[in-house]
Amino acid sequence: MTEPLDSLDYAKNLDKKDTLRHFRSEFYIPSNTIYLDGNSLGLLSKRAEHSLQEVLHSWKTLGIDGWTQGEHPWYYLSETLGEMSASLVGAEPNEVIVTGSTTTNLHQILSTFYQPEGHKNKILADELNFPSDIYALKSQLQLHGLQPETHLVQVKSRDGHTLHEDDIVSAMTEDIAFIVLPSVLYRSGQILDMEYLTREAHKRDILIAFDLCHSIGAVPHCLSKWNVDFAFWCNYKHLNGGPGSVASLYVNQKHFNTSPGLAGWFGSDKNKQFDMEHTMFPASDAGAYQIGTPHLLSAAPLYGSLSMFNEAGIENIRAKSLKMTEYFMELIDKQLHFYDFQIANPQVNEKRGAHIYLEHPEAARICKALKANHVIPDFRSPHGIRLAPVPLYNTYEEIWKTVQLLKRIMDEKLYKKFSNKRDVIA
Ligand SMILES: Cc1ncc(COP(=O)(O)O)c(C=O)c1O
Ligand SMILES: Nc1c(O)cccc1C(=O)C[C@H](N)C(=O)O
Repeated sequence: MTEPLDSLDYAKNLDKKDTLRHFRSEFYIPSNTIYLDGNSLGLLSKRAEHSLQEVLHSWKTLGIDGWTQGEHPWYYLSETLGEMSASLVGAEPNEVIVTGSTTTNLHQILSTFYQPEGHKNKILADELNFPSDIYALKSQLQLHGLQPETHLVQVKSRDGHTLHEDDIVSAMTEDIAFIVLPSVLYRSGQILDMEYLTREAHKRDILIAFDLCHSIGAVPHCLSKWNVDFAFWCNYKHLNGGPGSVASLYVNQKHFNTSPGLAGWFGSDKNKQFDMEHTMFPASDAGAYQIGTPHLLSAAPLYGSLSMFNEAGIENIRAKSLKMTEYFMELIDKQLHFYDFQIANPQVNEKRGAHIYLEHPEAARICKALKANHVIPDFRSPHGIRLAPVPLYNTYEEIWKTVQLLKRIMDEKLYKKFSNKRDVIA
């Protein structure tokens, strides 16, 4: 390419060469908008809309027989969606089940597999994880009669943005029974080395679970190969399953046949469930950790969405994502260096997740100015702007336009029209 990197033609050329570009037309993009918030809530695709309509159609035309008939028989949908997700996490098809929410799945994992014994009774986490996970960990400790102040160990960040894997390993002391960590940090987007952390945890006889909310559908995983014990994630961000979409749970097959800590009839062996006995016969795979009737209308969009991911290929998605975030950072370096922005996400490919995290003292109102000009980021306290270019529906041209807008917001001080405080939903 002969055009300078910060020219519009350069961006257009990148789009022309993009082999995933045809997927954009499958999405509903809010009109006149550059949507860079797919890491909070992904956009609706036509395929997701269609699979939701198919499930509604079964209800409309089949009533209760929709459980076993129609396009997506409801009785098996959670398992089918789990199988369709397996390649995204590198798991066996029966190790993944679509069920619950991120937070309830973490509760299920802990209720089932966190078994404090003697002095080996603490949980290890970190101080940068999303609050919901930490709330769940504290409440689980309390259910065991343990104090979060003494029994939840949170690894500290050296710089406020990232974690050192070696600090985490140093915190894997003899009294740790269970570890819960994010795969990708929700603010800085740092990827943790899940394989290394799992190996080190197992050397010390500690079970380990990862929250994949910010890596699922954006970064490939090899959970089985890495021997990860458990993982859980939401499907409403990169996987575009819709607001409140049903979440997912991975249980390594070596842990199958452990009685669910939170039991309910949908965790039953499917052939026994309708025997209506008061003794439960749990499924012999990840399905055992379901609880009640699946929220089918909140699971159905995933069917269409996952079909796109499987068609596009997670390796291709990751390659484009890396290219997009790299281009974003190059433009920021070139065009915004006067304005006190700090790129706070890791810059090397192996450590960089799927979004850019820009810090600025005026971040809250810069976000508001972006939104007023039809670019959708999100703000994370205290000073962060998250910008997520999504491979299946964003373009390089949109990245270029966003950086031009940021430059204009700073040059013309447009952010000063707004207060530097977050909105109710940031
Ligand atoms: C890392 C992480 N964990 C958990 C959650 C929330 O969990 P839930 O889907 O149960 O609301 C989020 C986002 O909402 C998240 O980013
Ligand atoms: N899904 C969200 C939404 O619909 C609105 C606002 C926020 C969210 C989020 O998921 C927040 C997210 N977990 C985060 O990474 O900060």
